[in-house]
Amino acid sequence: MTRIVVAGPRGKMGYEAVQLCIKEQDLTLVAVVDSKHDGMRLSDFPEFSDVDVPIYTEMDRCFSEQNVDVLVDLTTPAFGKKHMEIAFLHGVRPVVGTTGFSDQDISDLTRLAEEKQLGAIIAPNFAIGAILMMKFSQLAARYMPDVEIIEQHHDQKLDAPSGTALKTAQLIAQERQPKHQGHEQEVEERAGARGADYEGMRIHSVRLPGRVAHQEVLFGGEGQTLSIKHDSLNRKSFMPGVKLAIDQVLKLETLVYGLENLID
Ligand SMILES: NC(=O)C1=CN([C@@H]2O[C@H](COP(=O)(O)OP(=O)(O)OC[C@H]3O[C@@H](n4cnc5c(N)ncnc54)[C@H](O)[C@@H]3O)[C@@H](O)[C@H]2O)C=CC1
Ligand SMILES: O=C(O)C1=N[C@H](C(=O)O)C[C@H](O)C1
Repeated sequence: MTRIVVAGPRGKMGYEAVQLCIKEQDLTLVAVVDSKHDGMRLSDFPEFSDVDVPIYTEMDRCFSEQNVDVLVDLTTPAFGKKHMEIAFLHGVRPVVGTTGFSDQDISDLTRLAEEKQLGAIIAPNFAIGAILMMKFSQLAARYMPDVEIIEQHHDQKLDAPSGTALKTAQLIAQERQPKHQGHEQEVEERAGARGADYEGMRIHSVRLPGRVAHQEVLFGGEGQTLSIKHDSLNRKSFMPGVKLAIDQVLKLETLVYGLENLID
């Protein structure tokens, strides 16, 4: 039985993660960490009426008082790193879907995981289809190095570009040399018109009500184009990946950044 704490249980992803813990027979939810409601029970909220676990607002105290194997963090970019550091201090393995980590954050946390010899997973996207979209894009870039990424999300998202878009760009950059794209004398008549720059690749972020999580990777070559597209239509699409990460993190002694590293 793997003992889980979910941080961010009343959020869109956190809600699904709590349901996952109830559904899976080898997971047990022991507590949740929320931004408020310290001392209440999750079952005090109608949508969780059958989930009787304590709510903590201080992660440190939660881990001092409860026996926990894995932290599932689905909060906000401002807290992801801090929560992982607290988990490491208590010997708890973090599975983190929260986005907004910088390259420096990833290397700091990798060092910490190695010092503690604790497994940890940061997964910018838990959906298997999104992982495949990233892997296919990495392969395509070897042959078609002109590429632009268009990601679309709901308008409550805090970070841009998305964690998935940044991870995709990073994987593609492993396959191609930095390359200026577009005309050399191109002028942006409005700042941002050409999107964010990642080694010459352009990333465009759309934020609209009604969207969930979508990304298209566009490749262009002489007389041809290639589009690789993934859509998450609801947040249940992420949960098999969360379960995979929980199972795998127990076997790791280092930090893995991206679920593509855990599937063949
Ligand atoms: N890796 C993946 O596959 C996915 C990752 N995400 C990421 O997961 C995160 C959460 O996304 P959503 O659920 O859509 O956001 P949301 O805004 O619906 O939920 C975030 C929750 O975190 C809580 N929270 C904020 N600060 C906290 C703190 N210090 N301690 C505990 N809880 C805190 C908020 O009260 C809120 O309930 C975002 O960073 C998002 O980019 C979202 C979808 C998929
Ligand atoms: O905030 C979201 O919703 C999502 N965030 C992740 C990201 O930043 O890539 C994963 C998915 O796209 C949904």
